[in-house]
Amino acid sequence: MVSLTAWTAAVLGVAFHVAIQQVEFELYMYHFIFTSIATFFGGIFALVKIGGYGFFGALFKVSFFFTAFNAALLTSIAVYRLVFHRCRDFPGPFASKITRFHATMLSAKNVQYNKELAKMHEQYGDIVRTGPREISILRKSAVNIIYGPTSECRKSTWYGQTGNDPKKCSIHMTRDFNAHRQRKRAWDKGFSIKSLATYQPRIKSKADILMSQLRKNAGKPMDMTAWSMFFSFDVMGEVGFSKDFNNLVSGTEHPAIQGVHSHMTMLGILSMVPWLLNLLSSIPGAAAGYSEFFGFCANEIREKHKTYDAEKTPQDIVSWLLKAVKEKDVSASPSPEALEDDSRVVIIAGSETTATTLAAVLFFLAKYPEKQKKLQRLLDEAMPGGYSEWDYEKVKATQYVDDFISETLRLKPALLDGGPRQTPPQGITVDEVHIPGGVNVLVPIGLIQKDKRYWQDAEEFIPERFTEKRAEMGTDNAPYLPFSLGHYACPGRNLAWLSLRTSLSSVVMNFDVTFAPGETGETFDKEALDTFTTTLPPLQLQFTPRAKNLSPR
Ligand code: HEM
Repeated sequence: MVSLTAWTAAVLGVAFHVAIQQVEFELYMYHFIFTSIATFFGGIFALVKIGGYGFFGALFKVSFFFTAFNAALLTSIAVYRLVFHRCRDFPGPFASKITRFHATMLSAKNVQYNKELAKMHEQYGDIVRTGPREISILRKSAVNIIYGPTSECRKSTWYGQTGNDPKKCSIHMTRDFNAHRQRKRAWDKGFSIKSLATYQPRIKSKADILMSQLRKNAGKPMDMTAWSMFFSFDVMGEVGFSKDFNNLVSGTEHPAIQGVHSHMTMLGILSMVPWLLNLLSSIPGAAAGYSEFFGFCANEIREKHKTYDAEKTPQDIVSWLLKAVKEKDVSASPSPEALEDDSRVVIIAGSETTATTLAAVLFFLAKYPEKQKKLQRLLDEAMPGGYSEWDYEKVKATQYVDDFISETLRLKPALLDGGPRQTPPQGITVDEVHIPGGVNVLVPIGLIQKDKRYWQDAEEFIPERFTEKRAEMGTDNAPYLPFSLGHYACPGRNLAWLSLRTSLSSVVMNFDVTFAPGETGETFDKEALDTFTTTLPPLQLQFTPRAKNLSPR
């Protein structure tokens, strides 16, 4: 009797696996687990009420059935992934071929999955199977095929992590190609040349507050990882919501943002298995750490609804998104939930990335004093009257400012791995290798941008490679995608450039930047955490005012 039950359960387990093979099961994991629990207890209830079993007898029988079912299901999955799967011929760690939890485990070690990825590429080559249907490709030729403007690859299952309903998620998590294209138009208005022109003086005034704080603390060590964050969050509060987060003035993090930061590590680890994050966030209370941030954004949207004036040109990104909603434009966020999620993306995507890049820029200033001097000289030449003559157009025309930022984004991209894409049904071919359809592929940004095969003196900080030495160092042919590329490329990149040019030029026109006593920059350089966006260790720097450039007090 027992063996009949076991065999029935096992056959059902295997049959279930065969039945779901053509389905993107991640999307239904929540339903599957919920149905399993309901069936488990329903089974006990039925055996007691109808089958005449005692409670413990029924519990034993149902548990036995479930164990056999799940053991067969998992064995069938493992065998299939190892022996029959379309990715079976790609090399990679054994455990990765069976389960994506292996990536979670690697990430959980030190939260430096980027380093684990580097080790895997060293061991297995350019094309590595990093999950049952995940493949990481370290080849320049893959960049355009996966991310280029004509790529047929689409957002992968990774983007299902905040929910399955495309009408309720942000643009970043929108996987449907056409829906994404439509929504992008509302975003692009918030980043148009006209909009950027209205943001420029407001960003400068945030840079001025930062300058006053640096001047106030001149000669004392300052944690510039934190201050870069304060600056970037204040900028995004201003241009994202027309709201003052007041981080720069208070010198502390806005409480709504604290919650987000304290959960970044967990997010980085769990997002290796996207359905897991989706599942956990569905549990009431599990996202409590974010409640302040979610509440803040929801509240801001409510306020914006109340004060909306159809006659006025929007003054911030969220107002542009709201305008599309009010005008029932096809580009509008498709539901109130989607608009709220979009507003959260404005803050997270806009602030974390710019902050880590600014901190990295400051690190390179301190590490390479001769490059800092060159930057100061060129800016002094462009604006001989000093900081009081600061002019964005002149900063923009000082090419070395851009080169310095570009080189920083090469060596320390804000997204170390970048976003995975799903191959089209017919698959893709990278050089001689065919990668089947429905596979999640990725070119790790941090690794390809330091790959010696494409970059001369790949580990060296040489801003000149972007202009003076461009031809000599072969920069045109090297893979470079800190903002990603193509259809899903960062829509905020011009805003990021605006913030970075403004802050970098302001700092070097006013101060000489050095490491604080005891700071070598080693930890900052080596111990960044890979939490999708990067989480940086503290960086203690010291700022010495330059004689001729006085910042506002
Ligand atoms: C140095 C600064 C920045 C860097 C390095 C950066 C990088 C990136 C990258 C690599 C992506 C693609 C992510 C993916 O494939 O999943 C992305 C997407 C995005 N970024 Fe940025 N970003 C920066 C600043 C900004 C700013 C200031 C904003 C303004 C709100 C912004 C808004 C977004 C949005 C909304 C997306 C999602 C786009 C989509 O899925 O269509 N980013 N960014």
